[in-house]
Amino acid sequence: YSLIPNSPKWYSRAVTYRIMSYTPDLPKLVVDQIVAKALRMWSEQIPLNFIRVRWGTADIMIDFASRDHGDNYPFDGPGNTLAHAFPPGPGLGGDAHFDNDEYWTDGTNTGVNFLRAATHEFGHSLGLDHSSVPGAVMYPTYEKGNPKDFRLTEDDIEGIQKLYGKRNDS
Ligand SMILES: CC(C)C[C@H](CS(C)(=N)=N)C(=O)N[C@H]1Cc2cn(c3ccccc23)CCCCCCNC1=O
Ligand SMILES: [Ca+2]
Ligand SMILES: [Zn+2]
Ligand SMILES: [Zn+2]
Repeated sequence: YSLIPNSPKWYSRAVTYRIMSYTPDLPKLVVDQIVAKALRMWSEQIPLNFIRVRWGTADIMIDFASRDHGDNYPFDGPGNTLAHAFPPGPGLGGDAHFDNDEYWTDGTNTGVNFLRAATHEFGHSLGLDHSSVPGAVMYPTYEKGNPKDFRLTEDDIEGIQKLYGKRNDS
């Protein structure tokens, strides 16, 4: 695993998120459920909870967008870069953007698996950089893999706990 230089992290135990827009590829409810699951995969390992808000500004603002979408990182059409997310901090910090020119899927083996990509992006939103361990969620490239047995690897867990400590639900 690797942390982002000077290890930006969230200092509050409750981090808010808001889903600002959706993809036409999946039902809204499914997007809501996958976002919650991707966030829970990380929060299970650390003393930090995610709270969904429906309006106003959240720490993690989630958007589907294509091409130029108001930050200095325009998307590139189908394929290539699938999504990006900003390290913890104010404003854009923590925000996660998904390229609307991808075909976002859930559980099928076509298109881009949204759970896998979202879990990767939220790793960045929490302060993780890329891992050199093939198969790690934080590996730089998207691997199809079997959606059935998708989970954080030891490397991902080590990295996030290095940054936030272990969750000790006694
Ligand atoms: C891990 C993701 C969820 C998020 C990362 C982006 S980020 C910022 N969040 N780390 C991502 O999109 N990685 C590219 C990396 C990449 C692979 N190639 C590329 C060709 C051009 C541009 C980028 C790539 C080769 C061709 C395959 C293109 C489709 C798959 N794309 C990727 O794996
Ligand atoms: Ca793209
Ligand atoms: Zn963006
Ligand atoms: Zn990445």
